[in-house]
Amino acid sequence: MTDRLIDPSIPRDLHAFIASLPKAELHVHHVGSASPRIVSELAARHADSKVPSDLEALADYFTFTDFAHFIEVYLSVVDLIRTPEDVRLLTYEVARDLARQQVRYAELTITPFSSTRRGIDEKAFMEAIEDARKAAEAEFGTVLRWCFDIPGEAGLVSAEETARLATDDRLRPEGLVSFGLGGPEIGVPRPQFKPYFDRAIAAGLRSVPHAGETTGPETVWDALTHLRAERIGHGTNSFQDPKLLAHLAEERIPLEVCPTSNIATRAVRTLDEHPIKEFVKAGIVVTINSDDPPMFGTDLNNEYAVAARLLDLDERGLAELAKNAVEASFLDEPGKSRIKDEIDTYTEAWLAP
Ligand SMILES: Nc1ncnc2c1ncn2[C@@H]1O[C@H](CCC(=O)c2cccc(C(=O)O)c2)[C@@H](O)[C@H]1O
Ligand SMILES: [Zn+2]
Repeated sequence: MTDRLIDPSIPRDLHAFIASLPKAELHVHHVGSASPRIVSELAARHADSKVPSDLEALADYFTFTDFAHFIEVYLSVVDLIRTPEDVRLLTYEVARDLARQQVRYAELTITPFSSTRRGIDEKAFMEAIEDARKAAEAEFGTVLRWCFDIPGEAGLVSAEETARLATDDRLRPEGLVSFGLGGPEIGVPRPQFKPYFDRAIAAGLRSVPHAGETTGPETVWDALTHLRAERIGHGTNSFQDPKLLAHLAEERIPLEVCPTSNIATRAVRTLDEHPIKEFVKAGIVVTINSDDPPMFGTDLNNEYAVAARLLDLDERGLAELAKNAVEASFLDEPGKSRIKDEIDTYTEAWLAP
């Protein structure tokens, strides 16, 4: 973690505890994880792009006026990924960054439609991500799994294409575990995606749409009812509906909370106004995630530090939060037990006199 990310209001040794705490990351986007170094390398390679290659200019470029502006900038980075080798490099480097933060397991959200429609061959795309996944697991010990998401605003063509890529046995990558829906929510009603989620679920994939990030609790209800969501991406505005909070708690539907993202995209005004406390109070399973870390000037460790401050957590509280993510993941039971045991052993050793 860089000093820029050290929150002075929480003790330094808690930062150190977080940095070495074994973790799982459930909500992080593939392209949105491209580090400034990778973005600037790709921008320099593709000189026709409007993305700056200078690191300082990049920080400015990643300052967003609202969610629509964020998506516009995001798509300009998508435009930099043009070959299967770009895809492989990005995936492998993202795994390296996760491993450095002691992330043992990550479900990476990938939008294959954005790459195939830009002309990357679909088979070569799948091979690139799988090749990087296997290399990363062997070299860094970080296990990666994929969530393929529909970029909702790109319409039902993108839904059809994403469902096809996720369910065709000749293409579907081994690491694929779930099916999602991302992008803007305003003007993109969730129920229209039901047939595509039905197909994905029938093919054994788990349902993890974004909902309630930029629209209200009714979008979260839609995601639950029509898309049979098993976890909710963000779910931020659920706090406006006490019945929804009770339902999420009772059904043990985890929320993938990404605090800094919500500030960067202006979905929430300030961290102190973030509803994470309400979620915990309501008994909801809260998981902490980073979404598009370099674009939001954060990383998963910093998100845990933010959570420690907002929820007033000590080491044991942070360990419980880390175990929530493992439990809410789509890892098999032996895999979950292994990481949870590692978290417990690490925490007890840290706290031993
Ligand atoms: N916080 C977030 N909340 C929601 N989504 C987020 C977030 N962060 C990253 N995303 C990603 O942004 C993509 C959006 C892509 C999109 O809208 C679009 C529209 C039209 C054409 C094309 C194209 O490729 O041609 C793409 C989503 O699929 C998702 O994976
Ligand atoms: Zn997201």
